[in-house]
Amino acid sequence: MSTQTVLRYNGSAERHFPRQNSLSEKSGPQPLKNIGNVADFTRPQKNKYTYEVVEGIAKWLQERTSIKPKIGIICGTGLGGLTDEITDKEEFPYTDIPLFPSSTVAGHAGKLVFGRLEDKEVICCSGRFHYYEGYNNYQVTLSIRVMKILGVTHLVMSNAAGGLPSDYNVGDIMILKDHINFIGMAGGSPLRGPNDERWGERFISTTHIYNKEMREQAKKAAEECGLGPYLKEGVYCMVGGPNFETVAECRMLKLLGGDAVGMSTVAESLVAAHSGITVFAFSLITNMCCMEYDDQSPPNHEEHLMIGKQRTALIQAWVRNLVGKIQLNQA
Ligand SMILES: O=P(O)(O)O[C@@H]1C[C@H](O)[C@@H](CO)O1
Ligand SMILES: Nc1nc2[nH]cnc2c(=O)[nH]1
Repeated sequence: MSTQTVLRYNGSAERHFPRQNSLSEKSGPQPLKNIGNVADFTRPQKNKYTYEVVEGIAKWLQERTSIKPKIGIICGTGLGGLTDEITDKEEFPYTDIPLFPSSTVAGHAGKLVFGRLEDKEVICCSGRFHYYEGYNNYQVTLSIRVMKILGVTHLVMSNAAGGLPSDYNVGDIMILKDHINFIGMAGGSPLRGPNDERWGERFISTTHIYNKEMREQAKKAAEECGLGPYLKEGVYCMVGGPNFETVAECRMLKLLGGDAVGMSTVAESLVAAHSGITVFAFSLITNMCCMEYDDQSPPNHEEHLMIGKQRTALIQAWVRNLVGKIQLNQA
């Protein structure tokens, strides 16, 4: 008989999140009559995925691959081709992985790839999940927590973004030095809800969320790969999307200190940092934001995919070089 993990969601929230106070208890909140079996509104919302559920997904994967990744990579627009460079590949379409969301965005392949890059064991998300697709932040960041349980210590992420300062050009690469999390600041943090200490502590500092050592290694790698002239470092603004920004919004983001604006990455960074993963992220500047009303080149997704394709070889060489430089702790 197979010993492989069978992981199914039985549809019952009670199973994963047992109630502490039954509605039928005499003391405490009294039930409303005739409204059926509803959620317990007296308790805060719990994480959609418990630690045990994430462990189950990780175990399901571990039973099917011999790779033990220490480095996680999330391919946004422009980095999808990196999976071609991975050797000893074992691939899992998201649709095959229990409880995994599926990719709905053009240019996001929708598979987990295990293998070797620069002789290091890696796990690569070819395609990510975005808030604007309708996923909540727990779904958006599920892959990060799976990576954590699989043993990942370093994360490399990419995204497509619109450039805000006038000295940025389409095709530039911006290393994230910091971010402004518009969804998070308005209450939509992926760390919202009861905190399971097995992931990390309740209140985390984000002062150094994007690791300085990795940023320096990336700059060195960029010089070695010929990417130096296109390299910038700046502040990424995370907005909900899927619409691109109005002129007034672009002006506001620039005024607030933003250098690029996009629709991803920050939730993943926060969840990774929460659990002690070292984070590095960069943006491919696929368009310049429209700062004037007579601007005749508004952003569009097809153009972003095209810019991604044009830069793909250079970015892949750079990320490979960076992965080669990462110093892994020998556990
Ligand atoms: O996953 P990323 O951040 O690269 O995707 C960005 C945001 C939208 O999905 C799309 C806009 O063109 O690219
Ligand atoms: N929000 C946002 N996301 C992007 N992704 C690529 N370009 C852009 C942009 O201009 N704005």
